[in-house]
Amino acid sequence: MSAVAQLVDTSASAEAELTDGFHLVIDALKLNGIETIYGVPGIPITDLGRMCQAEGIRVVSFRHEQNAGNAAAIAGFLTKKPGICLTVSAPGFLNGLTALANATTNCFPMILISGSSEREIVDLQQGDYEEMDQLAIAKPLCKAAFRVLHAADIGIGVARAIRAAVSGRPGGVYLDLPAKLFSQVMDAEAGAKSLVKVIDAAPAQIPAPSAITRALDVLKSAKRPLIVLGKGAAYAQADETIRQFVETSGIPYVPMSMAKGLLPDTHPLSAGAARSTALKDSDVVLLIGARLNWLLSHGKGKTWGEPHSTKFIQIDIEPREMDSNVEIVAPIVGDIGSCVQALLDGLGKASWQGAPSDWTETLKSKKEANIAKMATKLGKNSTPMDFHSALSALRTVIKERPDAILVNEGANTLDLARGVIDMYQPRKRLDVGTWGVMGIGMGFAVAAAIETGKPVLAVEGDSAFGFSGMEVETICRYNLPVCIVIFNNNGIYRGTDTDPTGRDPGTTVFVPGSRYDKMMEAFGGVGVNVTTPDELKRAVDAAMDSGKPTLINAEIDPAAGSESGNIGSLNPQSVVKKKN
Ligand SMILES: CC(C)(COP(=O)(O)OP(=O)(O)OC[C@H]1O[C@@H](n2cnc3c(N)ncnc32)[C@H](O)[C@@H]1OP(=O)(O)O)[C@@H](O)C(=O)NCCC(=O)NCCSC(=O)C(=O)O
Repeated sequence: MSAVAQLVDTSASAEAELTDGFHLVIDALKLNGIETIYGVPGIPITDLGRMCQAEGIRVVSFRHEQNAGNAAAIAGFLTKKPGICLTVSAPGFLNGLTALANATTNCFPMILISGSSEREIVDLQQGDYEEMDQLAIAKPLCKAAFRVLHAADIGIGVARAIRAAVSGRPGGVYLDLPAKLFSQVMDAEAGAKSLVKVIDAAPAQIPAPSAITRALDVLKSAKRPLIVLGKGAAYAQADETIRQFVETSGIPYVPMSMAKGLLPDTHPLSAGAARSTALKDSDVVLLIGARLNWLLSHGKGKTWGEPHSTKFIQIDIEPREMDSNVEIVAPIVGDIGSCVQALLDGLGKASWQGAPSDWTETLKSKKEANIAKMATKLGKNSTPMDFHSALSALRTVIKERPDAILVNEGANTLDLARGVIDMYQPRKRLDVGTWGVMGIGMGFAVAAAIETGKPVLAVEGDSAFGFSGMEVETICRYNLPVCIVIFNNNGIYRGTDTDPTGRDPGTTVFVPGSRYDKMMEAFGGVGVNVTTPDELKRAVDAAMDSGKPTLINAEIDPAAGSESGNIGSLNPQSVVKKKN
């Protein structure tokens, strides 16, 4: 159904078919296959949301823009289409901006559409309602930013935003729509003609044959080759090509957190459980959609076994990624599917012998030793629960339900879940990503349920949950199959810190014995409090079977947990002792 408005043009005394900014925005989004919008209603976009809904676009209204933005961002990751977040001006826009910046950092395609105040007043700084130069503020925090001033340009504006979000390296895009634009009227036929359907928004980028030959030559020279799969590889949806390349080459691989499950973590070539050894001792590393940022120790130092030098081959769609931290001896610029396919085609021609068996055996025995060590911790069944005993229950849940989506954030809750919970399918693990940001939980959970229709298990530290916790109301309102498990140890890292002066609670502790499950009950969802791994497993199974919104408060020993999980070394500590 067309969103053309039937209005009467009194000046022409004849009835003319007209459209306006509202309808043109909706038509432009629909023309480009946008089916869902995440947002928070308010001035000046309240009617836009209502009208989108009336026109068949699903509009998911949140309680805070940051969560709506995170939902849009992860929708982009899961679907390769830009996730749309709709916010009001100034404060709403700023609330959404954190998610936009995070999406850009993580290379998730997303468009933040914000209403804004009148240009004439903003530019003269005359104090309009929610006055702010949003375009200027958004620009440095996203991949591209556009403002549309005339209804006739809405089609082009939306098209530019879509193409910018998904082409090349994906990222966040800001689209500024001033309030006045929505009520601008134009001839409906001319309006329809002004719309643009984006053709081939993310075209394949084929790598140069010479880059493939160079990379294969380097790989052939390797004695201890390794593949690192990043979330870019998961985003690419080239799952079968990547699996074939790994298996044909016989090269062990380490998945980054959100690449877990691209091949099952139980795959014989997975070296995830021998991560340190694999990174330290490898001599040639093929990075597929993984950047040499802090999560990979910038490609240097002890992690990479310096002084021995590692040779890096890197596949990335962004040429400037190459040599960003260390020399890349064989850069392959292109989209991941095309690049890995070209490497796979080249393997046969390169008379590939497979990875040397002494290397694969070394990793295998290290992996087996680590798995055995972990099995001891998982089997402890301690009371009160520690992280491992609680996670062992959730590990079984995902093993039994491999198509469920795992959302995960926290410090210890994140770090330990990453190792303990094996993933079996691509794009099933969604977490804090490149920034290690807290607050993605409920936004990711909502979008994962909506975009995939699969059950979602959100494993949350009690602190992490607090950043988006109000969205349990959203989860109940839309009746989503989301089961939230809160690892409640009464604080950030742990719940035992104190104020040395005795005046206040310690800076990292929360109300002891909080019952987060009661929050869920307040909105009609199911709330459960559990104290043992068996109770936890039963409660999660019941939630997954029923599909009812559920929050399980899992009581964890307040003394369990360590500072900053396993990235505590990044936390500066004062060396100055204060004299009394
Ligand atoms: C930087 C990292 C990529 C690297 O961590 P590492 O500790 O080196 O690796 P992993 O966590 O993958 O693995 C830890 C160890 O477990 C082993 N391992 C992994 N999987 C398994 C299984 N299945 N079985 C047995 N052992 C396993 C792995 O080989 C390592 O052992 P060895 O091989 O023997 O070493 C990761 O820590 C990470 O993604 N961190 C992000 C953290 C984050 O963003 N936190 C939020 C911050 S906010 C916050 O908390 C704050 O502000 O404070």
